[in-house]
Amino acid sequence: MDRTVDWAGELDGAIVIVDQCALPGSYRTSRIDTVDELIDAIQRLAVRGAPALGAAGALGVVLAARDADSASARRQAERIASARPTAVNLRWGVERALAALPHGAEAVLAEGRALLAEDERVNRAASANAAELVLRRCGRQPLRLLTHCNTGALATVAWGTALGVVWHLHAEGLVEEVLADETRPLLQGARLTAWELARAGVPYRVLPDSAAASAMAAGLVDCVLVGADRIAANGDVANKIGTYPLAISAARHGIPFVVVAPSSTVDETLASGSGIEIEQRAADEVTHSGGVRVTPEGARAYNPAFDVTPAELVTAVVTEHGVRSPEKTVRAQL
Ligand SMILES: CSC[C@H]1O[C@H](OP(=O)(O)O)[C@H](O)[C@@H]1O
Repeated sequence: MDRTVDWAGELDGAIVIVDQCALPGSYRTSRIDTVDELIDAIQRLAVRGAPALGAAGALGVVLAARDADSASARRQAERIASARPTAVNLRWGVERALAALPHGAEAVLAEGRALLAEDERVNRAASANAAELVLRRCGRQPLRLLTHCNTGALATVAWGTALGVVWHLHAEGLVEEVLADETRPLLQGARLTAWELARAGVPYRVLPDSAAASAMAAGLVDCVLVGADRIAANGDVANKIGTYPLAISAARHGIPFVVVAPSSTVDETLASGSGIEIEQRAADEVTHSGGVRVTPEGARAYNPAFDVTPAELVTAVVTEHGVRSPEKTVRAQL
């Protein structure tokens, strides 16, 4: 079964994305030629996922640098970097490409292409490191893994982070089942993770986010695997809303809670998670489902896109360099 899918690529300096709003119903690519089109795609989550945002940010600078003077390109680049505040990778990708701007548009394009090329290697390594840790920490095989949101090839340039662990373990026949949180309100798990798992031939079930704790209590979960959007220096983790309660439940049930991310997701400038800006999204993502109103007219909503899991609830943060700060990860000793 085909496992990885390119979220995007670069074609003659334009960006080609798989429109993730259309999945799983249709696999549709769209070409992005302007900064405004890219910002719209990022804010609609047509392109999404921290590492994918890093790549999109870098390629966005390619668009900004074409036919523009340096000052204009920098202003456009800042608009891209500010399109979504929580995932550190977006600004990291923009700044990495901007560093090449003094050397001209071709140099910016080369930097964007280099970032794309690195992404798969880095995420394959991070997820391989995490797979080793999961096998060490979980006494049972084959494994039953619980995931949240989408952290597969769609959320990166290729391969994936937490879902990349599933690809490694499935290839060895070590996955009994994946329980994929649907991940309300935008259903990245039900729509995108399920789509990737089906393509890869991995046995899975989708579950309501609110059923995850009961699945752990019923002994159906050996390990929780999640991605990250920003990891603070002390190991606090910002990730899709609903991650924090998963960590609480995992700690309650003595289940490993493993965060998988490239090192570009670590923000060493931030002492702790209290400083992470949490994106607040539109009420209609909660008051409507599939375009149909599910609340009374005039209902208001609280719709943070992310939450912060304190480091003491995290078994391990694993990057391409290995387990990050094992000495600081309290649960690593559990
Ligand atoms: C490896 S993707 C990291 C992260 O990004 C997702 O957020 P979104 O769908 O809003 O872009 C989710 O938090 C994933 O865990």
